[in-house]
Amino acid sequence: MARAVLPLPVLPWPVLPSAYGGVVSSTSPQPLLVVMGVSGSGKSTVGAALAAALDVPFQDADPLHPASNVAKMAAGIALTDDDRMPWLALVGAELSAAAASPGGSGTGLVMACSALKRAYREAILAAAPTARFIYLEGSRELIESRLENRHGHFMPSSLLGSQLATLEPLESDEPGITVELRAGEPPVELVARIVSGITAGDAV
Ligand SMILES: Nc1ncnc2c1ncn2[C@@H]1O[C@H](COP(=O)(O)OP(=O)(O)OP(=O)(O)O)[C@@H](O)[C@H]1O
Ligand SMILES: O=C(O)[C@H](O)[C@@H](O)[C@H](O)[C@H](O)CO
Repeated sequence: MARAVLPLPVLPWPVLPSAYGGVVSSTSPQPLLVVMGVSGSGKSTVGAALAAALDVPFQDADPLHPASNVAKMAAGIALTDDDRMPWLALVGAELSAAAASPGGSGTGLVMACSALKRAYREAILAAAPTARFIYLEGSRELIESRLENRHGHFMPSSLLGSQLATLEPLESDEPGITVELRAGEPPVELVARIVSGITAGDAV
């Protein structure tokens, strides 16, 4: 599988790792990151922890879905491009509003958003050109086991197959990094790897 390698200049803000949990971004612009991957890859869990580590706001893209999309997914029906595009426009608008670029508030943002296809990521980048992707890549077995142990979420594990079929992994010419999920690795350690991957500008 292609692994995306982030060229050093792409994430311009210097991140100074101190004690874990105290990663500080020393200068603007603030990071604008999209944690992406299939359902169950850990976007919400890891995204929230990453945002805390980088001291920027976190937003989950799920509440931006219209009720009709949530109803479809809850019924075990996969979304189509037409279902996702208006939602991706909202995701892009939120990122744009948090960007340091003209018109943005400059707060930075970590957004958890599946962004399964390259065209979806391009739609996000059209709205927020400085956004960068953190792709959580894991085996079907690992993600399936996490979904089966997750309770109280509208997304059924039965949709994992269509999520994987739809997924176009982040490619090397896209802005961001690929992070391999490891069974048994606590989120805090995964976040530390992501921070060091961002700093090193490499796949982790
Ligand atoms: N590193 C980890 N180790 C163990 N469990 C994890 C890890 N990361 C996430 N999980 C668990 O895996 C499940 C899926 O994680 P999460 O809900 O964050 O995924 P998601 O990609 O946001 O899914 P969705 O797109 O369906 O909302 C959750 O039960 C979460 O607690
Ligand atoms: O693109 C999609 O199919 C959706 O974004 C899904 O990924 C869900 O939103 C998510 O899995 C539920 O949390």
